[in-house]
Amino acid sequence: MVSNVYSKSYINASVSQAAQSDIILNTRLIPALEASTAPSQAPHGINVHSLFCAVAMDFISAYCFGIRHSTNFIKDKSHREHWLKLYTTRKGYGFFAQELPRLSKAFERLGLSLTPRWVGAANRELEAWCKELSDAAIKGLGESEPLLNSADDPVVVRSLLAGYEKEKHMHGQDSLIYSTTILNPELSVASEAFDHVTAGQETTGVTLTYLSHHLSQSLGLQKGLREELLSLQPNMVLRDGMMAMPDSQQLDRLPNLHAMILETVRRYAPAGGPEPRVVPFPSCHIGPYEVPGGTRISASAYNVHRDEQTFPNSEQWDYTRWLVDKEAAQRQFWGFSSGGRMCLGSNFAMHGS
Ligand code: HEM
Repeated sequence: MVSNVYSKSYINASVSQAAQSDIILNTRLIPALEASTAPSQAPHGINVHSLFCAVAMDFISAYCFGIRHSTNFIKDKSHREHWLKLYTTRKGYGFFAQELPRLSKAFERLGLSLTPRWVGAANRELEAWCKELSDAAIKGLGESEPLLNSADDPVVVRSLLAGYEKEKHMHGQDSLIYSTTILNPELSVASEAFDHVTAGQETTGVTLTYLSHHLSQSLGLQKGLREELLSLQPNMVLRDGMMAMPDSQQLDRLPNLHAMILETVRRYAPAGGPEPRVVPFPSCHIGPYEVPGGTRISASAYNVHRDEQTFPNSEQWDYTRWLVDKEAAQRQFWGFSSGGRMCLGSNFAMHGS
């Protein structure tokens, strides 16, 4: 229903996405990076992991809700840190809700919880936060005033609502999503958007952190990447502290930049698995094995990316492996998974990175 707005062609052509990037990069990230070089920052520098998670969240939430109703985690550090704390509190406690949902619900009905109470409290606070942003975006769309700025367009929310309307019109009460989504559009939009912001912020933040670590270790890498970026028209040189937004299609074609991001996702696999799937009936073949239908199987991108035959010296971060003879590597690259459950935001992640 929403995959269209995450396609590469849509993102590259989106005026709203370009306007949002302009605001986020020019009025938030560049000033934050410049401020980090001030003598008062020495010797601590900045926590780039936290900053890059903020960058990812600002980009994704702006695309979902429009810039007006999105986060400003780059600047609002205390809100960002509070959010990240809630997010990390839940880590390691997903087992019961994900693997034994019925048992978890049964315990809930008895007033008991299989996970610590603070995990539930963090989930409720994060969900309420996302519902608030989502409701504000929906309300804004309902107002008759034209958008002040294309950056205010809540691209994902608008697309979801249009999809629900289309489904209602086509199938009415016979729709499979009638009793859930169509009767509760606001809650459904918030729930879907919650998936996007939580799935995208840490994965993208981790990728940018490792990538900047490798760049920080090598002046040669920085020089090569800089030369490539300077070949863009318009290029990304700062003029009076601002840069012109590069052409998305040209950016997409830069070989070194592309290779460095792919290699970072390969080497560190920010969503490393396991990625469970259920074998369809009656059975399927995986390599030499026939696996019966209904069996739950899983694989991990982290391990798939360590196949020495396809990725020699797999522990080594070497972006040049994506510049030559890359066909086998591309076939085995699984950083965004594959099939029906593959990453919805893979193009957005590549573009944002
Ligand atoms: C470098 C960054 C990213 C990486 C490595 C990554 C990786 C992945 C992987 C491996 C999955 C599949 C999980 C599974 O099969 O169980 C996934 C799912 C997903 N990703 Fe990403 N992701 C990234 C960024 C993003 C961004 C920026 C967004 C949103 C804008 C996003 C939205 C989603 C969603 C909604 C799903 C769930 C899809 C579904 O289950 O139908 N991801 N991601």
